[in-house]
Amino acid sequence: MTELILSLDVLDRKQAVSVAESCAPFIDAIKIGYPLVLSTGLSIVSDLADLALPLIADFKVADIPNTNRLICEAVFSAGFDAVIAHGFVGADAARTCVEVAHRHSGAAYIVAEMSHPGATEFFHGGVAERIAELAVTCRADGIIAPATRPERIARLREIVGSKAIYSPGVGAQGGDPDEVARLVDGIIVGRSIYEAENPGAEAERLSRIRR
Ligand SMILES: O=C1C[C@H](C(=O)O)N([C@@H]2O[C@H](COP(=O)(O)O)[C@@H](O)[C@H]2O)C(=O)N1
Repeated sequence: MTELILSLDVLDRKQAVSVAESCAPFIDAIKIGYPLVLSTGLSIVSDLADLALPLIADFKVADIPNTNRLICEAVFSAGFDAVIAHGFVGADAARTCVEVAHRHSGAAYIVAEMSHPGATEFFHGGVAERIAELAVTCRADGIIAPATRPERIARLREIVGSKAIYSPGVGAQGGDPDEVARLVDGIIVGRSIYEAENPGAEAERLSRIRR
């Protein structure tokens, strides 16, 4: 079953809780990034705890190993279940995120290729493939790959095999959920849900798109 991950990129605590509560029956996890955390602080984790949904810290961790370690320790101590880190920083730094995640019985996902137009400037030409290979050697739990480029997902799947592929870029960025859902383990959806007139209804509609 293709998971549906809500990307809760709102700036208001009450709105975040309201959207999350309305979507909860239809989603498999919530991804929380800098927009919400910088607005509410890490206490948003406690605000969402009653939903009993996995919380993914999308902090694009991309520093030296020791700093990555400190960030990931704070992430899992705050109650997150998973972290998203960059792989372009090299195996030592990426592996640190994986090791901390696994020490906390959590997961670490490595960004192999991004979904926005500018990503082609640096993630193509074999770079994303190298990052996907790095994710495998670092024992990451999966990768992030662009819903805006299904052909790239297929190529990265050849490298990561059965590891999870979670894919952002559906809806607002132009990715087609029907096309992508059969290629990946989960689609990550933000604006199409939280900007909808009825976020819960949109989440329910998207949840019916399962491979
Ligand atoms: O390549 C990537 C990496 C990154 C991620 O998921 O790691 N995201 C995030 O996924 C969400 C898509 O939101 P919306 O476009 O549905 O509103 C946002 O939180 C983005 O920051 C991407 O969009 N593309």
